[in-house]
Amino acid sequence: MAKSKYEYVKEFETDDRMLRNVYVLVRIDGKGFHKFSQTHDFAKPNDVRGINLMNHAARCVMHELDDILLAFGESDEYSFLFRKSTDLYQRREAKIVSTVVSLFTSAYVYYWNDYFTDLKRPLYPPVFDGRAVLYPSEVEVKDYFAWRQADTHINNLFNTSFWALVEEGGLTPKAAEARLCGTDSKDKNEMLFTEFSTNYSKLPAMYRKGSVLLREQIPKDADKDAIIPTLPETLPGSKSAKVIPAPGLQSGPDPISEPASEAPSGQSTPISLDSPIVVQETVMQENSSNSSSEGKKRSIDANEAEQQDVEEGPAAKKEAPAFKRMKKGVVIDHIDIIGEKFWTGRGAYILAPEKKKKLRS
Ligand SMILES: Nc1nc2c(ncn2[C@@H]2O[C@H](COP(=O)(O)OP(=O)(O)OP(=O)(O)O)[C@@H](O)[C@H]2O)c(=O)[nH]1
Ligand SMILES: [Mg+2]
Repeated sequence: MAKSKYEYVKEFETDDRMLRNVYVLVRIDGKGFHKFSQTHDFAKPNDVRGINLMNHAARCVMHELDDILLAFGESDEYSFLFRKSTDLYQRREAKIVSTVVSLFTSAYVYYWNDYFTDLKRPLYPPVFDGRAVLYPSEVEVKDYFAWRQADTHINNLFNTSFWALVEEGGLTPKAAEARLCGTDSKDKNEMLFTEFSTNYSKLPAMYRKGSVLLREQIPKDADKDAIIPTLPETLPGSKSAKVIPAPGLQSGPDPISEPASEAPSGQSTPISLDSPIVVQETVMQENSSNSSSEGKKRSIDANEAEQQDVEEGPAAKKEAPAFKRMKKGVVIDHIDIIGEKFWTGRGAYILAPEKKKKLRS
Protein backbone atom coordinates (compact mmCIF):
# COMPACT_ATOMS: atom_id res chain seq x y z
CA MET A 1 0.00 0.00 0.00
CA ALA A 2 1.30 3.44 -0.86
CA LYS A 3 2.35 5.55 2.07
CA SER A 4 0.71 8.91 2.59
CA LYS A 5 2.97 11.88 2.39
CA TYR A 6 2.29 12.54 6.04
CA GLU A 7 3.58 9.23 7.29
CA TYR A 8 7.11 10.48 7.78
CA VAL A 9 5.97 12.04 11.08
CA LYS A 10 6.07 8.58 12.63
CA GLU A 11 9.85 8.78 12.40
CA PHE A 12 9.72 11.37 15.17
CA GLU A 13 8.61 8.77 17.71
CA THR A 14 11.32 7.63 20.07
CA ASP A 15 12.17 4.01 20.67
CA ASP A 16 11.58 3.53 24.38
CA ARG A 17 11.94 -0.23 24.60
CA MET A 18 13.43 -1.07 27.97
CA LEU A 19 16.57 -3.12 28.45
CA ARG A 20 16.00 -6.84 28.19
CA ASN A 21 16.48 -9.40 30.92
CA VAL A 22 16.11 -7.03 33.86
CA TYR A 23 13.19 -6.63 36.23
CA VAL A 24 10.67 -3.96 35.33
CA LEU A 25 9.09 -2.24 38.29
CA VAL A 26 6.17 0.13 37.77
CA ARG A 27 5.14 2.35 40.66
CA ILE A 28 2.01 4.45 40.58
CA ASP A 29 1.27 7.23 43.07
CA GLY A 30 -1.81 9.35 43.72
CA LYS A 31 -1.39 12.99 42.70
CA GLY A 32 -2.35 15.37 45.47
CA PHE A 33 -3.89 12.67 47.63
CA HIS A 34 -3.38 14.79 50.69
CA LYS A 35 -6.14 17.01 49.33
CA PHE A 36 -8.11 14.13 47.77
CA SER A 37 -8.28 12.28 51.08
CA GLN A 38 -9.37 15.44 52.91
CA THR A 39 -12.02 16.30 50.34
CA HIS A 40 -13.46 12.78 50.59
CA ASP A 41 -13.27 12.71 54.34
CA PHE A 42 -10.90 9.77 54.63
CA ALA A 43 -10.52 8.41 58.17
CA LYS A 44 -7.21 9.32 59.77
CA PRO A 45 -4.63 7.94 59.58
CA ASN A 46 -6.04 4.97 57.62
CA ASP A 47 -9.29 4.81 55.73
CA VAL A 48 -10.18 1.17 55.26
CA ARG A 49 -12.48 1.95 52.32
CA GLY A 50 -9.70 3.79 50.54
CA ILE A 51 -7.16 1.02 51.17
CA ASN A 52 -9.52 -1.71 49.99
CA LEU A 53 -10.37 0.30 46.89
CA MET A 54 -6.65 0.69 46.11
CA ASN A 55 -6.23 -3.06 46.59
CA HIS A 56 -9.15 -3.80 44.30
CA ALA A 57 -7.75 -1.55 41.57
CA ALA A 58 -4.34 -3.23 41.88
CA ARG A 59 -5.98 -6.64 41.59
CA CYS A 60 -7.61 -5.53 38.35
CA VAL A 61 -4.18 -4.63 37.00
CA MET A 62 -2.79 -8.04 37.97
CA HIS A 63 -5.75 -9.85 36.46
CA GLU A 64 -5.19 -8.04 33.19
CA LEU A 65 -1.40 -8.26 33.01
CA ASP A 66 -0.19 -11.81 33.60
CA ASP A 67 3.47 -10.82 33.63
CA ILE A 68 3.12 -9.04 36.96
CA LEU A 69 4.44 -11.38 39.62
CA LEU A 70 4.04 -9.30 42.74
CA ALA A 71 2.44 -6.04 43.83
CA PHE A 72 2.77 -4.03 47.00
CA GLY A 73 0.57 -1.14 48.07
CA GLU A 74 0.53 1.44 50.84
CA SER A 75 -1.13 4.82 51.24
CA ASP A 76 -1.74 6.21 47.73
CA GLU A 77 0.89 4.15 45.95
CA TYR A 78 1.24 0.70 44.39
CA SER A 79 4.30 -1.09 43.00
CA PHE A 80 4.06 -3.79 40.33
CA LEU A 81 6.93 -6.13 39.57
CA PHE A 82 7.03 -7.65 36.07
CA ARG A 83 8.93 -10.80 35.31
CA LYS A 84 12.38 -10.32 33.87
CA SER A 85 11.52 -11.71 30.47
CA THR A 86 8.29 -9.83 29.93
CA ASP A 87 7.73 -8.98 26.31
CA LEU A 88 4.60 -6.98 26.92
CA TYR A 89 4.34 -4.29 24.23
CA GLN A 90 7.89 -5.28 23.26
CA ARG A 91 8.91 -3.72 26.61
CA ARG A 92 7.97 -0.25 25.42
CA GLU A 93 8.08 1.89 28.54
CA ALA A 94 5.34 4.38 27.71
CA LYS A 95 2.91 1.66 26.66
CA ILE A 96 3.52 -0.40 29.81
CA VAL A 97 3.43 2.49 32.28
CA SER A 98 0.42 4.15 30.70
CA THR A 99 -1.52 0.88 30.61
CA VAL A 100 -0.88 0.22 34.29
CA VAL A 101 -1.75 3.78 35.33
CA SER A 102 -4.81 3.96 33.14
CA LEU A 103 -6.23 0.61 34.24
CA PHE A 104 -5.52 1.33 37.89
CA THR A 105 -7.17 4.75 37.72
CA SER A 106 -10.23 3.60 35.83
CA ALA A 107 -10.70 0.66 38.22
CA TYR A 108 -10.35 3.06 41.18
CA VAL A 109 -13.20 5.15 39.82
CA TYR A 110 -15.22 2.19 38.52
CA TYR A 111 -15.29 0.43 41.90
CA TRP A 112 -15.43 3.61 43.97
CA ASN A 113 -19.06 3.23 45.05
CA ASP A 114 -18.53 -0.38 46.14
CA TYR A 115 -16.37 0.97 48.93
CA PHE A 116 -17.57 4.54 49.45
CA THR A 117 -21.16 3.44 49.47
CA ASP A 118 -22.59 6.82 50.47
CA LEU A 119 -21.00 8.66 47.55
CA LYS A 120 -21.92 7.67 44.00
CA ARG A 121 -18.61 8.78 42.52
CA PRO A 122 -15.57 10.78 43.58
CA LEU A 123 -16.14 14.53 43.86
CA TYR A 124 -13.47 15.07 41.23
CA PRO A 125 -11.40 12.71 39.09
CA PRO A 126 -8.46 11.19 40.99
CA VAL A 127 -5.11 11.26 39.21
CA PHE A 128 -2.25 8.78 39.47
CA ASP A 129 1.20 9.17 38.00
CA GLY A 130 3.48 6.29 37.07
CA ARG A 131 7.10 5.48 36.43
CA ALA A 132 9.12 2.44 35.44
CA VAL A 133 12.38 1.51 37.10
CA LEU A 134 14.69 -1.27 35.94
CA TYR A 135 16.39 -3.47 38.49
CA PRO A 136 19.27 -5.64 37.32
CA SER A 137 19.22 -8.32 40.01
CA GLU A 138 17.28 -9.99 42.79
CA VAL A 139 19.23 -7.98 45.37
CA GLU A 140 17.77 -4.67 44.21
CA VAL A 141 14.29 -6.16 43.85
CA LYS A 142 14.31 -7.39 47.45
CA ASP A 143 15.73 -4.10 48.69
CA TYR A 144 13.13 -2.17 46.71
CA PHE A 145 10.24 -3.93 48.41
CA ALA A 146 12.01 -3.73 51.80
CA TRP A 147 12.32 0.02 51.23
CA ARG A 148 8.61 0.42 50.49
CA GLN A 149 7.53 -1.71 53.46
CA ALA A 150 9.94 0.04 55.85
CA ASP A 151 8.42 3.29 54.61
CA THR A 152 4.93 1.96 55.37
CA HIS A 153 5.99 1.09 58.88
CA ILE A 154 7.68 4.40 59.62
CA ASN A 155 4.89 6.51 58.14
CA ASN A 156 2.12 4.54 59.78
CA LEU A 157 3.68 4.65 63.23
CA PHE A 158 4.23 8.38 62.87
CA ASN A 159 0.71 9.03 61.58
CA THR A 160 -0.91 6.85 64.23
CA SER A 161 0.99 8.74 66.94
CA PHE A 162 0.31 12.11 65.36
CA TRP A 163 -3.45 11.63 65.05
CA ALA A 164 -3.69 10.13 68.54
CA LEU A 165 -2.11 13.31 69.91
CA VAL A 166 -4.41 15.54 67.84
CA GLU A 167 -7.72 13.70 67.98
CA GLU A 168 -7.53 12.08 71.40
CA GLY A 169 -4.91 14.21 73.09
CA GLY A 170 -6.37 17.55 71.95
CA LEU A 171 -3.04 18.92 70.69
CA THR A 172 -2.85 21.21 67.70
CA PRO A 173 -1.14 19.66 64.65
CA LYS A 174 1.84 21.94 65.27
CA ALA A 175 2.13 20.88 68.92
CA ALA A 176 1.77 17.21 67.96
CA GLU A 177 4.55 17.55 65.46
CA ALA A 178 6.77 19.21 68.03
CA ARG A 179 5.99 16.48 70.54
CA LEU A 180 7.05 13.77 68.08
CA CYS A 181 10.17 15.58 66.94
CA GLY A 182 13.27 13.55 67.81
CA THR A 183 11.35 10.48 68.96
CA ASP A 184 12.23 7.00 67.73
CA SER A 185 9.93 4.01 67.21
CA LYS A 186 10.30 2.84 70.78
CA ASP A 187 9.26 6.24 72.13
CA LYS A 188 6.20 6.32 69.89
CA ASN A 189 5.15 2.80 70.82
CA GLU A 190 5.50 3.66 74.48
CA MET A 191 3.55 6.90 74.12
CA LEU A 192 0.71 5.16 72.30
CA PHE A 193 0.57 2.46 74.95
CA THR A 194 0.82 4.58 78.09
CA GLU A 195 -1.10 7.66 76.98
CA PHE A 196 -3.65 6.19 74.56
CA SER A 197 -3.89 2.52 75.62
CA THR A 198 -2.99 1.51 72.09
CA ASN A 199 -0.80 -1.50 71.51
CA TYR A 200 0.61 -0.58 68.12
CA SER A 201 1.57 -4.16 67.26
CA LYS A 202 -2.09 -5.16 67.56
CA LEU A 203 -3.35 -2.70 64.99
CA PRO A 204 -4.41 -4.34 61.71
CA ALA A 205 -1.47 -5.70 59.75
CA MET A 206 -2.91 -4.04 56.64
CA TYR A 207 -2.13 -0.64 58.18
CA ARG A 208 1.29 -1.54 59.53
CA LYS A 209 2.61 -3.66 56.69
CA GLY A 210 0.71 -2.58 53.60
CA SER A 211 -0.84 -5.01 51.13
CA VAL A 212 0.90 -7.71 49.16
CA LEU A 213 -0.65 -9.24 46.04
CA LEU A 214 0.71 -12.64 45.07
CA ARG A 215 -0.02 -15.25 42.44
CA GLU A 216 -0.87 -18.45 44.24
CA GLN A 217 -3.00 -21.53 43.92
CA ILE A 218 -6.64 -20.96 44.70
CA PRO A 219 -9.60 -23.32 44.60
CA LYS A 220 -10.54 -23.88 40.98
CA ASP A 221 -14.18 -23.09 41.50
CA ALA A 222 -13.46 -19.90 43.43
CA ASP A 223 -14.75 -16.69 42.01
CA LYS A 224 -11.64 -14.61 41.43
CA ASP A 225 -13.01 -11.91 43.70
CA ALA A 226 -14.30 -14.24 46.38
CA ILE A 227 -10.82 -15.42 47.21
CA ILE A 228 -9.79 -12.03 48.42
CA PRO A 229 -9.94 -12.08 52.18
CA THR A 230 -10.01 -8.92 54.21
CA LEU A 231 -9.44 -8.36 57.87
CA PRO A 232 -12.78 -8.68 59.65
CA GLU A 233 -12.50 -5.18 61.03
CA THR A 234 -11.95 -3.81 57.57
CA LEU A 235 -15.13 -5.03 55.92
CA PRO A 236 -16.01 -2.28 53.52
CA GLY A 237 -19.37 -3.61 52.46
CA SER A 238 -18.02 -4.09 48.99
CA LYS A 239 -20.55 -5.42 46.52
CA SER A 240 -18.09 -6.69 43.97
CA ALA A 241 -15.46 -8.15 46.28
CA LYS A 242 -17.21 -10.91 48.17
CA VAL A 243 -15.15 -10.66 51.29
CA ILE A 244 -14.47 -13.79 53.27
CA PRO A 245 -14.00 -12.84 56.93
CA ALA A 246 -11.80 -15.82 57.66
CA PRO A 247 -11.27 -16.72 61.33
CA GLY A 248 -7.51 -16.81 60.99
CA LEU A 249 -7.35 -13.24 59.81
CA GLN A 250 -7.76 -11.35 63.05
CA SER A 251 -4.84 -9.15 63.81
CA GLY A 252 -3.33 -11.04 66.69
CA PRO A 253 -0.33 -10.29 68.85
CA ASP A 254 2.31 -9.26 66.44
CA PRO A 255 5.86 -9.29 67.72
CA ILE A 256 7.18 -6.80 65.24
CA SER A 257 10.58 -5.67 66.41
CA GLU A 258 10.77 -1.97 65.92
CA PRO A 259 13.87 -0.35 64.56
CA ALA A 260 16.08 1.03 67.30
CA SER A 261 15.89 4.49 65.89
CA GLU A 262 13.92 6.10 63.14
CA ALA A 263 15.52 5.47 59.78
CA PRO A 264 15.01 8.16 57.20
CA SER A 265 12.49 7.29 54.54
CA GLY A 266 14.14 5.21 51.89
CA GLN A 267 16.49 3.31 54.17
CA SER A 268 15.80 -0.36 54.82
CA THR A 269 14.91 -0.97 58.42
CA PRO A 270 15.39 -4.35 60.07
CA ILE A 271 11.87 -5.41 60.86
CA SER A 272 11.52 -8.93 62.15
CA LEU A 273 9.08 -11.40 60.71
CA ASP A 274 6.02 -12.43 62.56
CA SER A 275 3.80 -15.33 61.67
CA PRO A 276 2.34 -14.52 58.30
CA ILE A 277 -1.35 -14.82 57.61
CA VAL A 278 -1.50 -17.73 55.23
CA VAL A 279 -4.45 -16.89 53.10
CA GLN A 280 -4.67 -20.12 51.20
CA GLU A 281 -4.59 -22.20 54.30
CA THR A 282 -7.28 -20.07 55.83
CA VAL A 283 -9.49 -20.54 52.83
CA MET A 284 -8.90 -24.23 52.94
CA GLN A 285 -9.69 -24.42 56.61
CA GLU A 286 -13.03 -22.88 55.89
CA ASN A 287 -13.81 -25.64 53.45
CA SER A 288 -12.19 -28.51 55.22
CA SER A 289 -13.07 -30.80 58.06
CA ASN A 290 -9.43 -31.66 58.56
CA SER A 291 -7.79 -28.30 58.30
CA SER A 292 -4.23 -29.05 59.32
CA SER A 293 -3.64 -31.82 56.82
CA GLU A 294 -5.58 -30.13 54.06
CA GLY A 295 -3.65 -26.93 54.58
CA LYS A 296 -0.49 -28.70 53.47
CA LYS A 297 -2.01 -29.38 50.06
CA ARG A 298 -1.82 -25.75 49.05
CA SER A 299 1.00 -26.27 46.63
CA ILE A 300 -0.87 -28.80 44.51
CA ASP A 301 -0.72 -27.74 40.94
CA ALA A 302 -3.94 -27.56 38.94
CA ASN A 303 -3.13 -30.44 36.61
CA GLU A 304 -1.77 -32.56 39.40
CA ALA A 305 -4.91 -31.97 41.42
CA GLU A 306 -7.22 -32.86 38.58
CA GLN A 307 -5.16 -35.92 37.90
CA GLN A 308 -5.50 -36.96 41.54
CA ASP A 309 -9.24 -36.61 41.38
CA VAL A 310 -9.30 -39.01 38.48
CA GLU A 311 -6.92 -41.52 40.01
CA GLU A 312 -8.44 -41.59 43.44
CA GLY A 313 -11.92 -42.38 42.19
CA PRO A 314 -15.30 -41.40 43.61
CA ALA A 315 -14.64 -42.69 47.14
CA ALA A 316 -11.55 -40.56 47.54
CA LYS A 317 -13.40 -37.71 45.93
CA LYS A 318 -16.04 -37.86 48.61
CA GLU A 319 -13.45 -37.30 51.31
CA ALA A 320 -11.44 -34.84 49.31
CA PRO A 321 -12.96 -31.38 49.32
CA ALA A 322 -13.54 -29.52 46.09
CA PHE A 323 -10.65 -27.15 46.64
CA LYS A 324 -8.20 -29.85 45.65
CA ARG A 325 -8.82 -28.63 42.14
CA MET A 326 -6.62 -25.60 42.04
CA LYS A 327 -5.82 -22.80 39.69
CA LYS A 328 -3.52 -19.80 39.83
CA GLY A 329 -5.15 -16.70 41.21
CA VAL A 330 -4.30 -13.36 42.75
CA VAL A 331 -4.38 -13.36 46.53
CA ILE A 332 -3.88 -10.55 48.96
CA ASP A 333 -2.09 -10.64 52.28
CA HIS A 334 -0.45 -8.31 54.76
CA ILE A 335 2.83 -10.00 55.51
CA ASP A 336 6.47 -9.12 55.98
CA ILE A 337 8.31 -8.88 52.72
CA ILE A 338 11.43 -7.59 54.40
CA GLY A 339 13.84 -10.45 54.92
CA GLU A 340 14.66 -13.77 53.33
CA LYS A 341 11.75 -15.69 54.86
CA PHE A 342 9.35 -14.22 52.33
CA TRP A 343 11.66 -14.60 49.31
CA THR A 344 12.46 -18.22 50.08
CA GLY A 345 8.89 -19.02 51.10
CA ARG A 346 5.72 -17.70 49.52
CA GLY A 347 7.70 -15.31 47.37
CA ALA A 348 10.11 -17.94 46.03
CA TYR A 349 8.34 -18.17 42.68
CA ILE A 350 8.93 -14.46 42.05
CA LEU A 351 12.69 -14.63 41.72
CA ALA A 352 12.94 -18.24 40.54
CA PRO A 353 15.02 -18.61 37.36
CA GLU A 354 12.86 -18.34 34.27
CA LYS A 355 12.87 -20.84 31.46
CA LYS A 356 15.00 -19.55 28.60
CA LYS A 357 12.81 -17.92 25.99
CA LYS A 358 13.85 -17.14 22.48
CA LEU A 359 14.18 -13.40 22.21
CA ARG A 360 12.58 -11.65 19.30
CA SER A 361 15.09 -10.27 16.86
N1 LIG B 1 -6.61 10.46 56.00
C1 LIG B 1 -6.01 9.64 55.13
N2 LIG B 1 -5.13 10.14 54.25
C2 LIG B 1 -4.53 9.29 53.39
C3 LIG B 1 -4.78 7.90 53.38
N3 LIG B 1 -4.04 7.33 52.42
C4 LIG B 1 -3.34 8.34 51.84
N4 LIG B 1 -3.62 9.53 52.42
C5 LIG B 1 -3.07 10.86 52.08
O1 LIG B 1 -2.33 10.75 50.90
C6 LIG B 1 -1.02 11.27 51.11
C7 LIG B 1 -0.07 10.49 50.24
O2 LIG B 1 1.21 11.00 50.35
P1 LIG B 1 1.93 11.72 49.15
O3 LIG B 1 1.83 10.90 47.92
O4 LIG B 1 3.31 12.05 49.63
O5 LIG B 1 1.12 13.07 49.02
P2 LIG B 1 0.31 13.67 47.79
O6 LIG B 1 -0.57 14.75 48.34
O7 LIG B 1 -0.35 12.57 47.04
O8 LIG B 1 1.45 14.36 46.93
P3 LIG B 1 2.02 13.96 45.49
O9 LIG B 1 2.11 12.47 45.43
O10 LIG B 1 3.38 14.59 45.44
O11 LIG B 1 1.09 14.54 44.48
C8 LIG B 1 -0.77 11.12 52.59
O12 LIG B 1 0.17 12.03 53.05
C9 LIG B 1 -2.14 11.37 53.18
O13 LIG B 1 -2.35 12.76 53.31
C10 LIG B 1 -5.74 7.39 54.33
O14 LIG B 1 -6.04 6.19 54.40
N5 LIG B 1 -6.32 8.29 55.18
MG1 LIG C 1 0.77 10.93 46.22
